[in-house]
Amino acid sequence: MQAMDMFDDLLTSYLEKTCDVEPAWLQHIHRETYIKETRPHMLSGHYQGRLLAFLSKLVSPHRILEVGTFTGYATLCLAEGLAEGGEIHTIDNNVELEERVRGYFESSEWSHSIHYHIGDAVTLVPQLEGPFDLVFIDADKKNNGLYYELALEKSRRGGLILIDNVLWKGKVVGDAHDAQTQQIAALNKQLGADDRVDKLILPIRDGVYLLRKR
Ligand SMILES: C[S@@+](CC[C@H](N)C(=O)[O-])C[C@H]1O[C@@H](n2cnc3c(N)ncnc32)[C@H](O)[C@@H]1O
Repeated sequence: MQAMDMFDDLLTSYLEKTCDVEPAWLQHIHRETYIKETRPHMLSGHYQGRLLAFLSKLVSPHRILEVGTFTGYATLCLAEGLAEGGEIHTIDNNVELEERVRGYFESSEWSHSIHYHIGDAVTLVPQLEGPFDLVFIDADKKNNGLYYELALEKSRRGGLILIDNVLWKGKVVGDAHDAQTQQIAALNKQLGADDRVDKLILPIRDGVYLLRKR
C-alpha cells in the first residue's frame, strides 16, 4: 500500500470515529451493498452520510430531491433532516435494485415520506413539481449540467443543491484529458462563476459542491 493511501485510510477511520455513529439501518445497507453489488463504493458511506444528514438537519427541508438512489443509503441520510410532514423524491433507473431498496425504505421510519421513482432522471426530473429545499445530484455525471439547471429552477430561494464527485479523484486539478474529467472540470468552472448561487466545494471523499440559491 502506498504511503498516501495508508494516510487516507487512517484519516477516513479517524473522521468516522470522531463523527456520529452510523445508524444500524445504514450499517445494514452498507454491509449488503458491499456483499451484493459490483460497484459498492458508489454508496455515500459513513462520513459523507453524516455530512448529508447534518446538512439536511440544518435546512430542515419540506421537499428533497435526490438524483441517483442506488441502494438508498443517502436517501435515508437526507430523510433524517425532513421537517414534519416533509417528503423526499429519489430517482434511479436501475430496476434490478428496486425490490431490495423498496424494502429498505418500507422498513424505515420514513416509509411514508419517501417517493421512489424508477426511470431515467433526464425524463423524470422535469416532471417533478418544485419547489425543493434540498437537492442531491449523484447519478450520471454527463447530465450534471442539465440536472443542476433543473434543480436551480425548481429550488426555492435559499435552497441547497449538492453535487457529488466534483473532484473526480483529484483529476480535475491535474492535466487529465479524458472526456469525463474535462466535462466535470468545465461544469465546476461554470458553477464557480455562477452568480445565481453561493458556492464552494467541500473536499470530502470525492468532492461535494455546495450551492445555495440566491
Ligand atoms: C453514485 S450512485 C448513487 C449513490 C447514492 N446517491 C448514495 O449516495 O448512496 C449513482 C446512481 O445513479 C443511477 N443513474 C445513473 N444514470 C441515471 C439516470 N439517467 N437516471 C436515473 N438514475 C441514474 C445509477 O443507477 C446509480 O444507482
